[in-house]
Amino acid sequence: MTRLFNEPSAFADEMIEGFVASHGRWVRRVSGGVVRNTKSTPDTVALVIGGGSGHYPAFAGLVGQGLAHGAAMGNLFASPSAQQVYNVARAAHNGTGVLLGYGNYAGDVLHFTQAKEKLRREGIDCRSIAVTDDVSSAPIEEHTKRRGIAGDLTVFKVAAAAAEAGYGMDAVMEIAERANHRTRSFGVAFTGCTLPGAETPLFSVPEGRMAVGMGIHGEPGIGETDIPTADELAELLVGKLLTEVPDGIEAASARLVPILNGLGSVKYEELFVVYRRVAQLLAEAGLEAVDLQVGELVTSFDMAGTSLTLFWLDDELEALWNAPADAPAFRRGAVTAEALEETAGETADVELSVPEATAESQAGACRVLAALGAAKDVVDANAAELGRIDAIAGDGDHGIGMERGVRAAVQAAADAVGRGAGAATTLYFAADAWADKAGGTSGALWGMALRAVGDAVGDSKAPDAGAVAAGVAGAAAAIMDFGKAKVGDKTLVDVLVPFRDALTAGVEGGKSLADAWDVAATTAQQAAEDTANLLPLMGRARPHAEKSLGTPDAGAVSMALIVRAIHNTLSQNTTIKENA
Ligand SMILES: Nc1ncnc2c1ncn2[C@@H]1O[C@H](COP(=O)(O)OP(=O)(O)O)[C@@H](O)[C@H]1O
Ligand SMILES: O=C(COP(=O)(O)O)[C@@H](O)CO
Repeated sequence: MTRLFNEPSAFADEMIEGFVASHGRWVRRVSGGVVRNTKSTPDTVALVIGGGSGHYPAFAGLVGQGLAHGAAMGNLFASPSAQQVYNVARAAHNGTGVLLGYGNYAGDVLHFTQAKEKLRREGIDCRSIAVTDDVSSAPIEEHTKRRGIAGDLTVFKVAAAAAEAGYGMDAVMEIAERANHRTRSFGVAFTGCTLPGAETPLFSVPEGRMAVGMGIHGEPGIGETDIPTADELAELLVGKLLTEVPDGIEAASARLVPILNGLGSVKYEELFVVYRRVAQLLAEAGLEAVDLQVGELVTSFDMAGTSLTLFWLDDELEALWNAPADAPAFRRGAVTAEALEETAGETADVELSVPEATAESQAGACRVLAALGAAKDVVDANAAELGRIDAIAGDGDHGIGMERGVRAAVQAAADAVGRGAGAATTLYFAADAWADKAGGTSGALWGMALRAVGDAVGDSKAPDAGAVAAGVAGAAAAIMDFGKAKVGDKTLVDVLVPFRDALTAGVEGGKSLADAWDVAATTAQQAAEDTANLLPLMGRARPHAEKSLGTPDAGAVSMALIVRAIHNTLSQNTTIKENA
């Protein structure tokens, strides 16, 4: 239970404020997260890490000399937006490129990739590493689908040390990839975590039982057993990880860093009891534990759980792991850091410009605003239910994320309309605001969708049925190209594609936009319901496929609700006054 909070939706922002206030020796706040408040060695690669909040000390607690240069900090359990990552990377850039490091979650991948592309377009050498240490989240043959948990630390630590030692970007990248390949984790949990303001935990484990194969977002485990003794738990964790020795390692004589991580409410002394047996087992296997870590390194709010990570060393990785570092939550050796005097490089939010538009397109912009207003109302009314559906096999944040996104989109669109924007510009404002404020997978995808519709309708003509249908087709193409989901993967694509097809067919058959949309919205509704019969193949829900059978996909449901709500605005005569 998280007991201490004010307004739940303000929790992440207020947490960041308090963290910066209490750790000013190491970090300062920038738009999107934090960067070092100390002078970095000039002309070294900057490591920018990040992810959702709720995992302290990941990620901001790892910012400091010898470790990360900055951290992009998303909302609770939701990836930071591409804009946040971009802003932090710009502020952290130290002259020779930026390596972005994050756990392999759909939202993180989408947003960090978008930020990477934007930085590259600006001439910054930007690369990325998605950590994939959790052995329970996919079989070894599909290791690129695995998620990142406590192994984030080893990958970030050695990459940062390589950067500090003056390695070039290619060499830092190679170190990060090697460390990721040599890091494996496995976790368990006894109780779920409860997000601020929520009345029930994201999941529950029956009294006396233990969920096996836990992630760090309260995702349900992949198995369940009776709670073992501390020694038996150590045997389970070590036994599992010793079946997963990375290729190319002679396990009988290897050196490794073991990390016994507490996920929130399993405290240090319990962990020491477990570690006692972990140490014995590693020694019995002929392994040499080097610089072990027992403590809270990547958490999941108040979840009662623990994970074991084994980081299999070679000489170079060992030297980098042992290099000095001084971050709020990870210190070793002696580090001399000079305080930063100037704040050059910080990216302030800039006001977007509004290009000229025709009166027809301005009228279209009012329709866009009305449509977004209807989307906001329907999301607000269904947020709790969307969260409930998402919690069944995901992380329960879909309702909150959609609310944050659509509210920001309406505000940005109202601002654009008030400044005389055309339909495309209004959609662009809304797209950026949605992606930025929602974060998460759906934030990135909805931002893309609105932008594609904007591209099709332009700022010079009234958005007609053909342009809108082309925009929806563009949105589907962009989302599938970027997110790689296909029809049948149990995502919002399962609604978007039949919606697109029905809308296009209606418009090409001579129907008005409102009539064609009406039919397409009904198709979308049915398609969303039909996702209940599918097994998820993408996103957070994938490792819990069977749990999601019988429940529709949260993103598919919200999309169907929104397109139905928009229909009601299509035949109305809308003015700015009514909707702003
Ligand atoms: N690769 C993908 N392509 C399209 N949609 C996706 C993809 N991955 C996930 N989704 C959609 O995103 C929805 C979850 O959105 P959100 O709650 O923001 O996710 P998360 O918290 O997992 O980042 C899912 O229900 C699904 O419809
Ligand atoms: O949840 C996180 C990001 O992943 P999403 O896919 O946006 O849910 C985050 O907590 C880990 O970085």
